[in-house]
Amino acid sequence: MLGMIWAQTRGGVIGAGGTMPWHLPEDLAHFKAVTAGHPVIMGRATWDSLPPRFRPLPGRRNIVVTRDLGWWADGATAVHSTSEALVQARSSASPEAWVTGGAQIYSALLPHADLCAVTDIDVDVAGDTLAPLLDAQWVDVAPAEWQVSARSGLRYRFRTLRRQ
Ligand SMILES: Nc1nc(N)c2c(n1)CN(C(=O)COc1ccccc1N1CCC(C(=O)O)CC1)C2
Repeated sequence: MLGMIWAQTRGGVIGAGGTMPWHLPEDLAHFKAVTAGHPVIMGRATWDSLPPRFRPLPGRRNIVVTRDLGWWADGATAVHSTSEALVQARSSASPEAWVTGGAQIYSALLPHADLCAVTDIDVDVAGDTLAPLLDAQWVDVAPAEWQVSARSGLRYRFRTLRRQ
């Protein structure tokens, strides 16, 4: 099973200048719970966007896609195509793997994805990076209730979508 996980604003923004212009601890806990114990596939820019103390993401095989054949980082498995990333993910013990960004990697792997875990944040933020557009074959597996973050006051909800 290949999943893709991201957090987006009302306008589908997932990033602005290489980071996410909000701080929603409940989403970070959700991200950690969903991906814990599974390989994660991310682009090099997303790797760079992780706070250094969280790199590599603990307890997960960190597969990093980069065109730079010389790129290397402690705790990362460097691969040079999304196809190679899938091969590495499938060679791990876990039956599922999660794509954690960014936009180019989501787009390249969307055709292979079985599940999308989308956090909707009820905020409008200008950003330069958008979430992949899910067409009508993607349907919510269950109703997602809006919640209000105790810490940030932001309204958010956790959605899970499958291809029909
Ligand atoms: N829904 C959804 N989808 C995504 N793809 C991602 C997210 N939310 C959030 N993301 C981030 O990079 C942002 O994270 C962080 C940002 C600032 C401080 C800590 C963190 N994190 C704390 C928990 C760490 C862990 O998981 O151990 C990871 C880093 C990717």
